[in-house]
Order: sequence, then C-alpha cells, then structure tokens
Amino acid sequence: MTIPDPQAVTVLGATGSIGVSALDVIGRYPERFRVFALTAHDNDELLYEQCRRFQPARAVLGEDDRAARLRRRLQADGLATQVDSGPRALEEVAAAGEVQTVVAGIVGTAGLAPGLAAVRAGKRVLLANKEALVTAGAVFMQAVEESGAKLLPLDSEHNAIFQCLPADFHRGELAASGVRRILLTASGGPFRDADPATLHAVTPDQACAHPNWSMGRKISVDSATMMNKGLELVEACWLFGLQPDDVQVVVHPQSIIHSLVEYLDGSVIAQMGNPDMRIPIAHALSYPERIASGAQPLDLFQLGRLDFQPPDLERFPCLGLAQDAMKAGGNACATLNAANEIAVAAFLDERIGFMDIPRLLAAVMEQLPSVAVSSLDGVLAADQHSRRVTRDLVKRFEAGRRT
Ligand SMILES: NC(=O)C1=CN([C@@H]2O[C@H](COP(=O)(O)OP(=O)(O)OC[C@H]3O[C@@H](n4cnc5c(N)ncnc54)[C@H](OP(=O)(O)O)[C@@H]3O)[C@@H](O)[C@H]2O)C=CC1
Ligand SMILES: CC(=O)[C@@H](O)[C@H](O)COP(=O)(O)O
Ligand SMILES: [Mn+2]
Repeated sequence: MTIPDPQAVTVLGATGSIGVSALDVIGRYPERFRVFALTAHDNDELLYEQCRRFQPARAVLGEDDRAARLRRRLQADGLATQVDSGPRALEEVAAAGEVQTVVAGIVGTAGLAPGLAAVRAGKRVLLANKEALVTAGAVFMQAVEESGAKLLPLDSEHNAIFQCLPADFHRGELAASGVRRILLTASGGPFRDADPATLHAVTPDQACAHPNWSMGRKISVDSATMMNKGLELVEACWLFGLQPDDVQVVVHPQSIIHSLVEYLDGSVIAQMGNPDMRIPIAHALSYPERIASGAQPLDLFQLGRLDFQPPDLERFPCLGLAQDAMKAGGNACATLNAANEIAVAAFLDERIGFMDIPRLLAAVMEQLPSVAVSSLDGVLAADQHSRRVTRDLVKRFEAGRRT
C-alpha cells in the first residue's frame, strides 16, 4: 500500500482564532498535513512560534519591518522559511502550485483577494472569511464554478448546513433536493436578554464576551449586534444558492445545534456539537473522511435542555439591514459590510457607542442605495465608497457624543 504525501496547507490568518484552531487540528496529523505557508498581519511574535513549530516554506506579514524581524529570527534559528510582506505575497501563498488546501481565516474584506486567488487557482478552500462572500459573493462563486475549486465552509452554521444537506445537493436546487428551508441558528450574543435601555453604555470588552464561543474581536462584536447572523444569512445564500426567504434565523442560546435543514416531508436534520471550531475545521480538513478534532464529546445529560426563540429585529436591527441588503442585491451587501467593518472598529476604539453601530449602518444604507454591479472592481468601488461615507459619519457621531 502506498501512503499518499501529506496535503500541503496554507493558513491565511494563522495567528487568529480560526488560524490557531486550524493549526491545533493540523498539528495532530503530521502524516496527513504539512504546512506550506502561514500568514499574519501584525503578530510576528506568535507567527515566529508557529513557524518554529510547523517550519513552513513561506510566511507573510502585513508590514516590511515586522517581516524583516521575523526573517532575522528564523534565520538565526537555522530555518529556511521565506518571509515576505503585503497583499501580493498573501495572494502568492494562497495560489502557489505547491499548495492543495487553503484555510481562509483572515478577518474582514482583507481576506477577499487571497481567498479569491486560492479559488482561481483551483485549491481546496476552507472558508471562514465570510466577509469575502458577503462583499463579492457573485464573483467568488462564479470563480469557484469556473476553476473547479472545492469550497468547504468552516463557519460553524454553514459547515452544519453542509453536513445536513443531501450529499448530492446541487447549489440552488432546494425543492429538487427535497429541502423546504434552512434553519440558521444564532446564540443571540451577550446581550440577548439585556435591558435595551442599557445597551448604549456597554463597553467593547462586554460586547466581546460571547457566552459560548471564544473568537476574534470583530466577529464577537458582530455576534453582539447580531450582524454576524445577517452576514451569515448572506453567506448561506451564496454558498448554497438560496433566497433570503429560504432561511429562518432561530435564536438558540446554547450554541449546541449549529443549524438545521428542514425537508419537504417534515424531517428536520440538525448538526450538533460543543461550541469548538476545531469540529468544523477537522470536518473540512479531512472531508469526506472523519478525523478526531480534539473537541470534548457532547454530553447531552449534562446539557439537559435546548431552547429556541424567534429573533427580535427591533432589538437587533442589523439582522434586518442584512436581510434588506441581500434582497436589494447589486452592491448593497458590499456597502453594508464595509460600513460595518468601519463602525465595529470605531466602537472597539471607543469612538462611538454600541447602539451607534446599527444607527450608522442604517444611515449609510439610506445614503447609498443599491446599484447593480457586474465585476470585482465594481464591488471594490462600492466597498471604498461606503468606507469613506461611514468614516465621515463616525466623525459626526463622535462629535455628537462630546457635546
Ligand atoms: N473565530 C471564530 O470562531 C470564527 C470566525 N469566523 C470568521 O473567520 C474570520 C477570522 O476570524 P477570527 O479568527 O475570529 O479573527 P481574528 O481577529 O482572531 O484573526 C484574524 C487573523 O487575520 C489576520 N489579519 C487581520 N487583518 C489582516 C489584514 N488586513 N491582512 C491580512 N491579515 C489580517 C490577523 O493577523 P494578526 O493576528 O497579526 O492581527 C489574524 O491572523 C472572520 O471572517 C470571522 O468572521 C467564522 C466563524 C467562527
Ligand atoms: C463559531 C461561529 O461560527 C460564529 O459565527 C458563531 O456562530 C457566533 O455566534 P452567534 O453569532 O450565533 O452569536
Ligand atoms: Mn458562525
């Protein structure tokens, strides 16, 4: 029997929450996976530790000076890792001929270009970076179709939906596959039951204290506003070829059911597991095989109960804004996503309040009605325009808070 060579993996965003979980799974299986490249933006200290452990051929950082520091340290240790910096290097390590699998774990629209480069090069792409699909879903999915890339969702809900759909599911063919609708679960975040009158005063640390998941700060704030569920609705529509009305958001505070598929005959299939991203990551890394992820087994007796409730769109207006943007089509989701990235960063910098996030987004969406787009350039122009408009609004909100 011949043992196949290990799969060569690039981990984009290796120093983030997704990247660290992915490397935890990868590190358990040296006979299956070897790391080709690791990337980070600022955190050259953790990237150095990761390079020492996984000895990749390539490493990428955001800025030259950090890359130079990492290069010096790795050379001093006798490691041959080539260290580069900047967006072009990210695309190179995502598309390199030596790579089979790319973990797309960069946060925000910064992940779009390298994710798309991996798709265009026909890689097996494990997608966590939902903003790529929200911003440029049509372009991204067309590239998947044309290149023959294999796109596997890492986002826990989308990975769950993928697991619950029929194995021969064809994108967009819901009824023909016997599927009535998708039930997308949401925890409701840290403020699910908080008194709405208190929300204007919550701090970034309070917003980032997710009840079930340990994640990066941007997605944690998105969970707290429920914009994360809005982004995930859009993500699900692109991944599986759905209309927004095919998806029902279900608030499920325990985050044990990661989403469900309801069939025409009334059967409802759910994927369950402890809230640990190593589960969907291990699933996608080894698909269609199964490997151990390192996650704790689910103990139903200890859990005791599971709860469900409908989403409250008054308390969480961001979810409604995302539904509207997906229905509007054109560049609306790119506009909303860019505005959200700016607003969340301003909240994390304590320049605006928590409830200013939905107010800002609503103002931007009103100011920038949807326009049809047919190219990546069109999408990126909408992204940039929205960022400019949102930055101006942030300044106005900030000034309003001081007076
Ligand atoms: N965390 C989770 O459990 C889940 C995350 N996701 C999605 O996965 C993505 C990553 O999330 P998460 O891991 O939480 O985020 P983190 O903030 O923890 O990590 C982000 C990673 O991206 C890198 N990065 C940040 N900005 C840039 C940039 N401009 N260019 C290149 N690299 C950059 C960071 O580098 P550095 O460390 O140097 O700053 C880090 O490696 C997001 O799209 C999120 O929505 C989806 C489902 C679950
Ligand atoms: C782990 C993961 O996939 C996150 O997107 C998580 O689902 C966030 O939880 P909520 O947005 O449901 O609070
Ligand atoms: Mn998710």
